[in-house]
Amino acid sequence: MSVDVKICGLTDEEAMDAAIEAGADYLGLVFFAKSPRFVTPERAAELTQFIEGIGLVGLFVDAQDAFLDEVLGHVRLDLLQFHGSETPERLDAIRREFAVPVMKVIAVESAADLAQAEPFFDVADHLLFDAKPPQGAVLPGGNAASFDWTILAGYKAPLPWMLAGGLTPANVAEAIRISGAPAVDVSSGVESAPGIKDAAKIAAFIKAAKGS
Ligand SMILES: O=C(O)c1ccccc1NCC(=O)[C@H](O)[C@H](O)COP(=O)(O)O
Repeated sequence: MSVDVKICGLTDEEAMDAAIEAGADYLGLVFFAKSPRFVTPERAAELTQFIEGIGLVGLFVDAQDAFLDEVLGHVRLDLLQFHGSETPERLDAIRREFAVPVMKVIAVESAADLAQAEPFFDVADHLLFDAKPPQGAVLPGGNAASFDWTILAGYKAPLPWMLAGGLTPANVAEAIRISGAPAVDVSSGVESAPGIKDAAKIAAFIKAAKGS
């Protein structure tokens, strides 16, 4: 079965086109002001105006309702990704209020961290397992940090899940083989510099992931 691919942190039309042309299943936009990949709601509206038939994912970190409302007033999002310290109660409230599917990010360092996912089984539509941010990191994700993929081998969840963290065109096939991930997410590994996506790396990543 083909693995789904999300390309996250897109900031320009060229990279959006490259991801679509290469067969991405999801395009991710970062709505976190401290990120080098941040896009304003207005810019997100421009970037997505002609996009159809591909999942648009908005990434948020402990966002307030007013900001979610502002973003959703500008851009149609198919999935809201939460990369902060959102509780299951908060996710449930967001899903009810905005009626858009939600994905909770679980930060993983050891096998014990998988238990953090369980309280979200009933309130999230997707899970994303990402590496814990390195000490002193400014961002809670998008750090090119990976974790031991064997932790996820044989993992069963009652909802769809993705693997992220330090994936690259060179390691994604191995990461899928070891973890059994049905979907993968990448940002840094397809960039030439933070926030600058590289079309050739995007194509190579998607080819490697889908050919695995
Ligand atoms: O990308 C960011 O700048 C970012 C900021 C705040 C929270 C999360 C962020 N990125 C998350 C991702 O792009 C992915 O979901 C994932 O962490 C993979 O990142 P990477 O290791 O860079 O491939």
